[in-house]
Amino acid sequence: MAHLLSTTCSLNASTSSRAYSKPLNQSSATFPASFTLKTSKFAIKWLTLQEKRPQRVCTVHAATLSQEAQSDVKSGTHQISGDSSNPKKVIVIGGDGYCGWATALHLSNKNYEVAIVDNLVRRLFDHQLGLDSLTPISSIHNRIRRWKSLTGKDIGLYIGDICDFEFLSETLKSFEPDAVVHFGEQRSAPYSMIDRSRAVFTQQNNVIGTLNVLFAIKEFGDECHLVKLGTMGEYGTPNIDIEEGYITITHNGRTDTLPYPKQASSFYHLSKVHDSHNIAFTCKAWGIRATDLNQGVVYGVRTDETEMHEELTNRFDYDGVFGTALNRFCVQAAVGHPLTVYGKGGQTRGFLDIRDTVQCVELAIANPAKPGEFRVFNQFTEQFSVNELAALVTKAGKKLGIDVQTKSVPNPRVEAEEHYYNAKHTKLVELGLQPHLLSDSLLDSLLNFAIKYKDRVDTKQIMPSVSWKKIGIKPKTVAA
Ligand SMILES: O=c1ccn([C@@H]2O[C@H](COP(=O)(O)OP(=O)(O)O[C@H]3O[C@H](CS(=O)(=O)O)[C@@H](O)[C@H](O)[C@H]3O)[C@@H](O)[C@H]2O)c(=O)[nH]1
Repeated sequence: MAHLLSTTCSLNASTSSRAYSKPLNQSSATFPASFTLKTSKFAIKWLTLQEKRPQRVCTVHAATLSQEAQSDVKSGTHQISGDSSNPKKVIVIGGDGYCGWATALHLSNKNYEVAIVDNLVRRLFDHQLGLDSLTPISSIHNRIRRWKSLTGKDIGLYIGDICDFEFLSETLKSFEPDAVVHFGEQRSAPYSMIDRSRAVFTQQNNVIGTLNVLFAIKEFGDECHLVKLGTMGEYGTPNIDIEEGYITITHNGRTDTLPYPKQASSFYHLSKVHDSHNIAFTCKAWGIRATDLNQGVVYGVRTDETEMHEELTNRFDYDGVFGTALNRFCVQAAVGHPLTVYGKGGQTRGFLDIRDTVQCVELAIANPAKPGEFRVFNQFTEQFSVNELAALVTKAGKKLGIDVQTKSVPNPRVEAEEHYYNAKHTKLVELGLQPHLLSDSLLDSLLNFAIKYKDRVDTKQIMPSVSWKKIGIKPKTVAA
């Protein structure tokens, strides 16, 4: 646990107060105690991007485009697809993150009217933990301006914290979405297991944020469809087949269809379980329409939209806190680091390409749940064990002339390392999902992508640094 977290944040009161039009002391989320953020936890709320505007939240408009960007629009240099006959308005909460950014662009490309809601805290975690994306990423403002310049399409931007109900409700009232896609949660299992304050932050941020979304939909958009990112990790690794959300059980001669048992194995995964219960209850009690997308482990980085310009490039995490298995293995292979298989490596999970994440979300929006319905889709396309992934990356490396080694690392997590795993995943296919399976060519291109950026890799961030068993109450800090 040597290298976690500095105690002072670079975003301090003096730099933030100039840019923000409202004092920031009302938010209800509690940031980990060890982060001394004097303004408030999320000092980025109520950001005024341009000339003074009366609204509390702000949208990036064409008026903010650079001359170069304006001329791109006029010359129409980029063609895009999409059906504009029935534009729907969609809010993407967490639209600056890995899955959220790709999804926001994809929906915009498909002629949905999109607004991103984000507090930019994911970027702050990197600053605090001394981490960085493999890929250089532009600010959210430049990302959106570039998108406008390439496609002529606006993406609205609301900077703020959904744990602040006033901010969230103003946003919903102003944008009036037909659907809310909710990626806006702390999504790393290791992050949630660093120390008590990160565990509390993760659950408070995720559970209260989702609860606020549910209340906001009830009050200001009761027709609005909630598309919520859950996780396959809610189910754990039971010794029976995993169904999609529900299981029919006969017990003492009586039969019922019940929520599938949940056995999450980190405070992060548990936060999603708590969300699922809250959503299920509000669908019943208030008639909310919701889809829980129990997503597996995502890999890849490019989508049709992020490829259009380097300023649209997505983030790519490879560190031991935010990096996920296959993406990490590709970066490890690229820099000649042995692949870090935790324990016996029989851990099996559902995986999907990020191009399928965006497709699945679009399918869920295009085919909304009915009022009062709580749908659960298992969102992955293939199952692999960690050992199988390591073997695939080793083979792909060989083709590129790289000698890839694998090293069994003592497992920092508490999880089954050999187990039965068979999870259903038919509902999204029935809606029309056309999966991008993990072919040799995709692995080659992912590996080549990692090689392209390998000079940016900080090899000190590769080994896991968070132990499930050693989590304690003291805030973890990192030496400079
Ligand atoms: O270097 C590594 C990294 C991971 N693993 C193993 O690979 C499996 C998956 O770990 P991961 O870090 O790729 O993914 P996880 O922590 O489960 O979380 C990720 O995948 C989840 C889907 S799922 O795994 O719950 O299906 C999402 O909910 C999370 O937001 C996302 O960060 C685990 O058994 C882990 O022990 C290794 O063996 N070596």
